[in-house]
Amino acid sequence: MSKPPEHRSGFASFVGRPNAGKSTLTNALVGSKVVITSSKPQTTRTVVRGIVHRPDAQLILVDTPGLHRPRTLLGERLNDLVKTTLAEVDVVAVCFPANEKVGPGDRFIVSEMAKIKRTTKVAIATKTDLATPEQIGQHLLDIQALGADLGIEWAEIVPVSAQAGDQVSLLEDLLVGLLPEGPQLYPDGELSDAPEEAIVAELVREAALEGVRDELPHSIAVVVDEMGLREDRDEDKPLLDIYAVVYVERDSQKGIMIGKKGSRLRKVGSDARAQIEALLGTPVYLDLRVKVAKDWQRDPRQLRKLGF
Ligand SMILES: Nc1nc2c(ncn2[C@@H]2O[C@H](COP(=O)(O)OP(=O)(O)OP(=O)(O)O)[C@@H](O)[C@H]2O)c(=O)[nH]1
Repeated sequence: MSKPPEHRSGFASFVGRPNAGKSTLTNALVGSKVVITSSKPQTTRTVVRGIVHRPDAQLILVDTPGLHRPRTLLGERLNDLVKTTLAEVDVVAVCFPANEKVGPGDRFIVSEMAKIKRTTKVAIATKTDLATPEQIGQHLLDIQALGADLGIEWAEIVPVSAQAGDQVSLLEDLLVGLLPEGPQLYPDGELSDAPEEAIVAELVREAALEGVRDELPHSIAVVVDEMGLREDRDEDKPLLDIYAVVYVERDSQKGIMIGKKGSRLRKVGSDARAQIEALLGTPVYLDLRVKVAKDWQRDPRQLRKLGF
């Protein structure tokens, strides 16, 4: 009797400084917009998992917030969350954008990685479409040197472009190869085990961040209070009711968020609604309010309320 083909399963996590391309890479691998990307740093706040299903493997991607030097209580919470996550996954992949030099931010992250002994470490040179072959070559050498300097031996160093789709499937094969043998951990077709409400909250947050000044992103949190299909509707005409609150820290920010005669909030609402409808495939009624939760980043009680 022949041995059944081996099946691998496990968890991988992308880390790297803000804007390194972690979310985009997760999306490229998973093939659906479950993780939120934005051109502004540090928008990835919740741990959202995307799942790559293959006949021979199941790769579960745990997306973590950018590891950074904490300045607030929220920062510390995030770093704790990141470290706990990283000690539990099978593979950590550190992303180094190829269009930027390896710098102090990368050094900090790699030195933190070096403390997590058990986990296999992979280095990824991201955004290779933005660099010349010479720059990429030098970048790979710099990554190698940084690892050697801080006592990390990279299991692989892989250049990819999530945007151009270059080397994404090679990366997938390499990550799968580093997973332990194991059974399928999630049912087929499940893209993410993040509750839909968390994904919806992230989509609203993404819309709310669009075009606001730099200091605001850290001060926005979104909570979905209620979400459910409206009753008494024909089965072929469903409507999903969503009641969500955008929390800001100060009255002045509330004003910015709402805009002149509510114009900005209306735009945020319609942008978010379009995204949610595209993702869930159901028409949506979105009720959006803005509330002030004073200094929520520094207040443990508020942080708990907002799900951190
Ligand atoms: N040209 C190019 N741009 C990319 C690529 N990957 C990501 N980007 C862009 O880089 C920016 C940041 O990408 P994200 O995927 O949000 O980065 P992130 O590391 O998840 O960022 P944080 O959530 O802030 O930690 C976005 O504007 C992306 O469109 C790539 O392969 N090529």
